[in-house]
Amino acid sequence: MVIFTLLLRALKPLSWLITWLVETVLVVWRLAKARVHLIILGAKFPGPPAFPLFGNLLAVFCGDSEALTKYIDYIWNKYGNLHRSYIGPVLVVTTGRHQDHEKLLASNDYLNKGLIYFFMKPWLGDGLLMSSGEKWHSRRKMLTPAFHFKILDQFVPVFNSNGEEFIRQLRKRADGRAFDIWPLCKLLTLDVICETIMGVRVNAQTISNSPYVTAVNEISAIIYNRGMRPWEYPPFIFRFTKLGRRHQECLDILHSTTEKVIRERRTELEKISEGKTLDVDELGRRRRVAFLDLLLLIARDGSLSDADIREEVDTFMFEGHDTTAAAISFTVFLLSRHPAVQEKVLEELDSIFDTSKPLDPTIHELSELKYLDMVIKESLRIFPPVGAVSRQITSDFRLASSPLTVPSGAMLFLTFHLLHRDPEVFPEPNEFDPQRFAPEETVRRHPFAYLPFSAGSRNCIGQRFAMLELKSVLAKLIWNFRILPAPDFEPILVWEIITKSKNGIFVRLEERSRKKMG
Ligand code: HEM
Repeated sequence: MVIFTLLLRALKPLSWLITWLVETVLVVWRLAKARVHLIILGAKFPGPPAFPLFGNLLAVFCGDSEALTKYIDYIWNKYGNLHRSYIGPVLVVTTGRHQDHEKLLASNDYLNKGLIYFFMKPWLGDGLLMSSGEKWHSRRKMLTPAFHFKILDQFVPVFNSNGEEFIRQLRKRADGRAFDIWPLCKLLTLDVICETIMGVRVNAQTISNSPYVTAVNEISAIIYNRGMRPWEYPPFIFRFTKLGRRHQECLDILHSTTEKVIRERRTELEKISEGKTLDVDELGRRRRVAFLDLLLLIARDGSLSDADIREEVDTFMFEGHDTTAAAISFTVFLLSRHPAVQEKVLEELDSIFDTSKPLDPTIHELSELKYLDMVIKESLRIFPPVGAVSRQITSDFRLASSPLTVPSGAMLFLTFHLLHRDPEVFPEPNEFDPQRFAPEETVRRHPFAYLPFSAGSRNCIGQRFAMLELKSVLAKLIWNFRILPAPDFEPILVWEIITKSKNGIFVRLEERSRKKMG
């Protein structure tokens, strides 16, 4: 018996070793099997040759955003609107076909964002854009009422008043000479988003050296540049690089500002007596409710911590200003080339508004601007500010447009840019023609053929907000100015976090003589 016990004791470490070895072999076997599965299925897609480990990184990442965009264009032209590439070892399948967009976006099984969003995490945390699973689901449910008609109605005066400042800024440049309107659009949309989301006026259009404004503008560029430098991907390396240090400085400014605003807003809210609603004149100076107020109200029952509130505020700040700035500036560019479309918008404005008064539209009047709506939609088709979205494929996904399957572990890119330029759906896709969005044309099209705000349960929560802001600003612009093309200007499109023009958006403005106000 003693000998038997001793033998058992002697064998125990050995049995652990054997168990450990078997488990390791099993894990490696499963990983290898998944990898082989991924490579075999990936190889069925057309795409450029890829190097082991680096994939197509060398071609994609060794240049600036223009070089990256040219490479993407090259792949699209050569391999069509369904192809594959490799970012390092990660298989990326890209589709621009509406059948695939529909199948993926209509499904609730593929809601997790692609790895590419990882670089935004330090700023946005696990806010609505980045989160997944139950957290995303409950937040989305919680935040949807913040974009209810009654709340948007209160935001319209914010769009209008900041739009007026925009017109004042533009008036200084309306001397017939070409200028870049993009930076002005960015400052305008930053003013709008700070006031609607945080309830704070930063006056970015008039005070251009605010540290917060500078940090917001800089961090998107830093996030993008990091994406172009694979050696700076690991956080423990990135923090010691020049870019990483500036990233940290921006984060400190952004997070501390949001935290300060949250504290101040909470103190104001605490002053409001119990049982009273926020849309009455209870906030002292401010009558308008901000998105943050709604979060603070929700937080009263303990369902949101301060950190949760901060990540949502930061997310909405990020999502809600560069996108709208791109949309405004590209629409202005297209209008500069299409004087007849401008005149048609002006006719519509004249038919609704009193031409002797400054333009100060209500939410109802904005919804009456049907032709302007078509113009904006056509602009978002040609230049979708979010050119693509990506999803992490967690179980094999059989495409709808072809018999091919995107394997588990791959990243699937749905490219709205390709989708919107499908000549079978949009004949002469590069031509600007707002008539494509006449109601009778829209009903004839596949519902997933046009998706500037994405679709399905992870679509843009700020879509109606964005359309109202765009309408308010563009209506004011056309009401006040004739937009003329800048000689010899052609935008150089680049796919950064949003779709941008590398060389800005140059136009000329001429003040309309019949109106001098608003
Ligand atoms: C023209 C302007 C805009 C465009 C083209 C646009 C487009 C999009 C797209 C395509 C998505 C899906 C992203 C993805 O799946 O990864 C999205 C998501 C989102 N957008 Fe927008 N957006 C715009 C304006 C806004 C505004 C003004 C706000 C807020 C005020 C906003 C807030 C968000 C948020 C929070 C999400 C994440 C939703 C979720 O995952 O549940 N967006 N947007």
